[in-house]
Amino acid sequence: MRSTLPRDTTETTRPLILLPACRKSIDGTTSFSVGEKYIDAVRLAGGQPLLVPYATDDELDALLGLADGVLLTGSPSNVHPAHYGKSLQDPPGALDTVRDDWVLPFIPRLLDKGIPLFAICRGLQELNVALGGSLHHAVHTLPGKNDHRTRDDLPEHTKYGPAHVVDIVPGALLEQLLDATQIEVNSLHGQAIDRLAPSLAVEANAPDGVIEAVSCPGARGFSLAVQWHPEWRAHDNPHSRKLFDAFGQACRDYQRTKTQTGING
Ligand SMILES: N[C@@H](CCC(=O)NCCCC(=O)O)C(=O)O
Repeated sequence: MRSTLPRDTTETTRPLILLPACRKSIDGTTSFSVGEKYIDAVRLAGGQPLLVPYATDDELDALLGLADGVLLTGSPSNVHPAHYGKSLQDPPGALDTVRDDWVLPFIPRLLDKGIPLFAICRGLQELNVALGGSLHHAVHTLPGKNDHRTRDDLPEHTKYGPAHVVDIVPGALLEQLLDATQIEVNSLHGQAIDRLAPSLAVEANAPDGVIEAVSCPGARGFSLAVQWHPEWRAHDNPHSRKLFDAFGQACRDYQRTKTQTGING
């Protein structure tokens, strides 16, 4: 559902929130795209979305100077296992090595600057790999683990509907944001965190032990990553609204600090 933007001309400039795009073939043409639900959720958070197709190493500084926040979206593509010391499995699944190659080095740099980060699904997996962790290639094949995937042939409202609960770690950031210790979430992922990156903290787990949310307590700014999809109809989900409200406020705070102290780049 498109959010309607206030047209108040006195509105202050919205914080600029970068969304790295996915490289995929659309009608036979190689394209870079971001799902509309992520863009709508950034607007719901009060941000100005800025889609980034990809960036070369020498462009990262300029992007870091522009960003008041970064949203790492989900994607059907998997992070290439070479980034965490594993080999491609059979079947390898979809890959997006262009996104891997610039987002993985971008993540530690944006965290170092204190730029707020909200990561979703593949975005959580990128965060874990970027900071030295690893992934399970196919969680549903592991003993004692459930199948966290969904079926592509299902209607969208079913695919993104409630799939399982997550237990929230008492006292962690997520519990403070949601004031809840257990919530229902959707689930559209075949991979999951295996080795947790040393600088990440678990925020929530699924009943089968799969890590469903993490944060980076040592980061200077807001950092939260979730394996589920809060951007799906975020406007109608009170838990999702709290997450995007918190992310949006962190981005406004960063924007104001950047303006006041002249931080740029
Ligand atoms: N490929 C990874 C990540 C899965 C993921 O991000 N799913 C969402 C795709 C569609 C959307 O953006 O809503 C895995 O399988 O674990």
